[in-house]
Amino acid sequence: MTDTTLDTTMTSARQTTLPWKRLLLFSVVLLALLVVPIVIGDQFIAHIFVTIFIFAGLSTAWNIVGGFAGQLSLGHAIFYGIGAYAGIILMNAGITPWLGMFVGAGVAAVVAVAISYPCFRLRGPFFSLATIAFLEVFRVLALHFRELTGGATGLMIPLKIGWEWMVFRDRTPGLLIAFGMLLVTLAVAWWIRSHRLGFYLVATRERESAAQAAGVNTVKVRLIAVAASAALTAMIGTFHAMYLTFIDPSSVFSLTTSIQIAMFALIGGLGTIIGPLIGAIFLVPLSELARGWLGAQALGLHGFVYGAVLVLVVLFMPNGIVGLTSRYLGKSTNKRGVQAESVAATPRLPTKPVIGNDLLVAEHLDKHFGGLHVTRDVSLTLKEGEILGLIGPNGAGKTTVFNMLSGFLKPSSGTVQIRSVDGTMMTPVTPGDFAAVGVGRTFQIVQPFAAMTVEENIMVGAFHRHADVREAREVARETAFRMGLGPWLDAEAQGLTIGGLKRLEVARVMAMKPRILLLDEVMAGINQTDVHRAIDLMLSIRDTGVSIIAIEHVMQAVMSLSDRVVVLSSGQIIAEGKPQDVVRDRQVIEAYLGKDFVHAEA
Ligand SMILES: Nc1ncnc2c1ncn2[C@@H]1O[C@H](COP(=O)(O)OP(=O)(O)OP(=O)(O)O)[C@@H](O)[C@H]1O
Repeated sequence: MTDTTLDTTMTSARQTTLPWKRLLLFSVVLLALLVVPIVIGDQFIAHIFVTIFIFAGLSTAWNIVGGFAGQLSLGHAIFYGIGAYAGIILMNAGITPWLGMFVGAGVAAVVAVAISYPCFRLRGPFFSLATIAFLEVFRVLALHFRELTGGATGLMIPLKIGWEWMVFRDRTPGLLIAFGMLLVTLAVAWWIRSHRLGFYLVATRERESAAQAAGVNTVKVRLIAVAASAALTAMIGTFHAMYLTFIDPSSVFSLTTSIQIAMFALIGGLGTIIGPLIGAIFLVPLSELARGWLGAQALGLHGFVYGAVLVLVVLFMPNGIVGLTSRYLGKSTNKRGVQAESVAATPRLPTKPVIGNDLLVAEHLDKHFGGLHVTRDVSLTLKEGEILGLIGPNGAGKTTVFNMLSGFLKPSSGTVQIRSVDGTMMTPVTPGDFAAVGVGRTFQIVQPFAAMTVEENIMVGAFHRHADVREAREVARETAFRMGLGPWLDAEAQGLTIGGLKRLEVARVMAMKPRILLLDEVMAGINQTDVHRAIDLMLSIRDTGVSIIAIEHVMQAVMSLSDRVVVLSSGQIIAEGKPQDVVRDRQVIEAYLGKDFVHAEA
């Protein structure tokens, strides 16, 4: 067995055994959470456990948007409120809450998509503020539509007891329902995180543009996440209303509830499956006990103690309880300063592919940024089987051209056409359209998904052609070994050196199996030996039928790689041709070295 196969086998073994052990432990903890209150049989203890299950469920649902997708919503009480009102309003109309909860879930999902779509354009605190504003709108609406919601007086559930109405005298059935809802929410969150959607959400959170370049429709995946999260939140909201027996606008559409939901995930471990549950197990009893013990001592003292504990946790456990325990148990896979292996020497095919038809045709590309005219009338073509070098001094407009060739910038005028597999010329618009017709790109400033492992980073690219996780993992591993990243499959991307990160960029895009590869200075910052190997790698990629446009400052690479070179200067093409002709061109020398040098030479 070679070292490489050994390493792959060991990694697979690690990945198949560890989750089962964790799953078993997790199941035991969950079962204990259900059994303990039933065995104790005390009403107050049962109430605390019901509250833990409800808030753990709400926080797990929130975490799909706030943790996986990184959209810190403080408006989740909207969906909780919709579920609560839907349950009671329909119950008053004689409809069981078991049905009402699905109606609430549907309404919440539609509302979530409608309000999130405009809000996703906002970043960081602006997004959170917008969600708070919507929450306030819903509170005011609930106060206004009195006939439906009871206005400020609120709504009381009708006195109907039994499983059909989700209302019980004893706490045990409520405990079972709340536990069941928590299990469903955990299962949905786990399913999302371990499938393509979850990878796409985390990639979108980490680097939206890199995710788009990998063919991810970042708006669509976040809308799916928010709809799922809102539906689950509403369903729990319905049950909670039945449990509390009374709701009013300020108690359900409440910022405090929204903050609490988010807080459990933040304290437990943002973006992890079990973090929100751990946060709720830790904080719900603390809050209830502080209220019980300290509430009578002095007004607001329990709130102060609760707040102080939160501040301490945030200060000393920035990655939550899950992050802290992983650190102490030494489970962190982050290997900082990881020096990736050299790119494996790549066997070349004996024959070079023949240069074929035009594959990419860009015509008259102009780009203005306000008054700045960055590119003027740039027209270029890339043929099948060709490597085209795009060179020019700093600030010439090369990256701007790349952005237009991959949908990241819309040209002020001019067109970009790509020949599809069936031979028709397509005019893609968005980065997703370009990825769909087979254009893959890297970025000059590397854009790794920092919190993901090397393997997961490459899997995001592989998902473009393989929706199945196992297939995508296989493609990612194969690509990683080819790029010399095999030993670091489990390392977090943020631990790689600059050379490793550059390779990771190429590996991610290669896993997409592109037909056209746009490489933006992939050799910058790597050593001489690796430059040779990278040149070989690119030639071998080209030999497999991928056409390449490479922006490069390393002239040795430009000369030995390129079939043709296009030279940009001040946004215009000043020369085009074979590399050896272009480097002798007087205009090109002048653009790089200045008029004085050319005159002195003459
Ligand atoms: N979004 C933007 N807004 C305003 N100006 C921009 C923007 N993007 C690029 N520019 C300007 O356009 C010009 C060309 O930039 P570009 O990055 O395309 O050049 P480049 O040839 O890739 O340079 P380098 O080799 O240094 O990467 C620069 O003057 C840059 O400041």
